[in-house]
This record gives sequence, structure tokens and C-alpha cells, in this order.
Amino acid sequence: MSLLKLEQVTKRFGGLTAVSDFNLDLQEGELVGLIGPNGAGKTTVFNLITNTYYLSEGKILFEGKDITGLKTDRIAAAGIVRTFQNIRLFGELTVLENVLTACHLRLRSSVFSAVFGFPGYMREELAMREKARSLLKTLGLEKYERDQAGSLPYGLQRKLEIARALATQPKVLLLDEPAAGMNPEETLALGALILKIRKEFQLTILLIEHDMSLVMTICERIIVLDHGVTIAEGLPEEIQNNPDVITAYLGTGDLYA
Ligand SMILES: Nc1ncnc2c1ncn2[C@@H]1O[C@H](COP(=O)(O)OP(=O)(O)OP(=O)(O)O)[C@@H](O)[C@H]1O
Repeated sequence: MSLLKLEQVTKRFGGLTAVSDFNLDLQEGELVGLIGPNGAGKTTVFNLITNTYYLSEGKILFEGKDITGLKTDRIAAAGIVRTFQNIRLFGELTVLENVLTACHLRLRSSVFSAVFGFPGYMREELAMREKARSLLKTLGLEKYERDQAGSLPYGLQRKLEIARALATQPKVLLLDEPAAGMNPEETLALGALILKIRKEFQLTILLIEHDMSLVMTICERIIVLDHGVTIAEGLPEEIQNNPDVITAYLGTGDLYA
């Protein structure tokens, strides 16, 4: 089933066309890679899906419904959640508190019940703590629960970002360079983790990543952008040998740089 569909999406910033006539049909359960040299338009695609940027042209459908122009928080509540290239955690809060703040997006009880400590709210709070702890465990972060998020090494902060995204119970997870700053060993482990969470949480994933070994290993399908234009789309082995892709990357370095 088609879960997320982008139809002829274009984004212009003044005279610059950052994304041009972009199409995507993300099937339920897929893990698709979005790659391309620096400035190709990858993050802009995420910003368009989440309506951080409004579209210049085109249409976005989620579960068959037109979500073009829907407010960012409503898109998240509908089930499309992202992580950021530049980590966005509450550095002063603990690891557990960071996940709890994300869980609140799903909390049903009202502010009124929260203030007066009604039983329904207390129950939800307790269940939420349990859920947050279980998420930390899934991501191997349970022993850092009380640590300040900002004090964690970079690789663990990236995992915490993923935990926060999962806390909102997404259907589609948009991962923006989750391996940035990780060493090869951590990147390998991250690949296994992405596959594990996809299965466990029945996710559909769109992955922006510069680490080609990670992309080629875990993605079923890859889309390549260059200067905002889709220059190739296909299986990892097709992309690896595609002359247009190799040329696009040659301008900025080797595909596996
Ligand atoms: N808010 C903005 N205002 C003006 N130009 C922008 C804005 N956001 C992005 N751009 C431009 O759009 C183009 C695509 O940027 P984008 O960040 O989407 O690329 P990217 O493929 O994610 O690059 P990278 O791999 O370096 O993160 C770039 O030329 C960038 O400078």
C-alpha cells in the first residue's frame, strides 16, 4: 500500500530551485534511501514533507489523503516524524525526560486532569514512563536514563533523537543523516538498529545518509538527487553502478568518500 506520496513537488528559494518536480511513492514497510551530494535538496524534501517549508508546487498525500499545507504538529500527530541533521535535544534535561517530553504528544488526558492529579492522568503518566524506559532499552540507552542529554557522546545523542521520534508512535520515520559523526563500528550497529526498529514498530523509513556502506546495506530502494533533480532511482546495486550517480558524486568526491 502506498503510504506517503509526493507528486511533482517543487521548492524554490528566490531564484534557486532546491527541489524540482520530485516524485516519491513510499510503500508501507519500505526502507528507502535518499542520497545525493551536499546541497542536492535532500533535507529540503524532509522540510517539505513536514511542512517546515511550504511547497512552491506539487502535492503530498499520506494514507491517500492530501496533507499539503497541513500544520507541522498535525503532520507529526498523523504519524510522520523526523530526526534532524543537527541534533535537537533538550541538552539540560535527562535522557529519560527527553523521551517523556516526546511521549506527551500522544498523552490523552487534559491539562486540567494533570493539574488536579486525576487518576486517569496518573495512570497515563506511569504507563508513559514505562514506555519511555522500554524505548531507551530498545535503543541501548537505559543505563544513561539519568544522565543529562547534552553530556552524552554524539553517537548516543543521535540514538536518543531516534528514541524521541519513536515515542510519538510514528508510521513514517524520516531519518536525516543518523550516522553523522559515528565511527564505522557504530555505523554498522546503527544499521542493525534501524532494521530492528522498523520491524518492531512496523515503520516505513526514508533515510538521508552520506555513509554509502550503510545506505547500500540496509535500503531496499534508493533515490538520488542532484541539484534538486532526481537523477536515478533503483536497487542499491543499480545505483552503485549508475554512471550519472558516479558523475554527480565525482564533483564532490568518491561515492564512498
Ligand atoms: N531556507 C533556505 N533558504 C534558502 N536556500 C535554502 C534554504 N534551505 C535550503 N536552501 C538551499 O537549497 C539547496 C538544497 O539544500 P538542502 O539542505 O536540502 O541540501 P541537502 O541535500 O540536504 O545537503 P546536505 O547533504 O549538505 O545536508 C541548497 O542550495 C541550500 O543552500
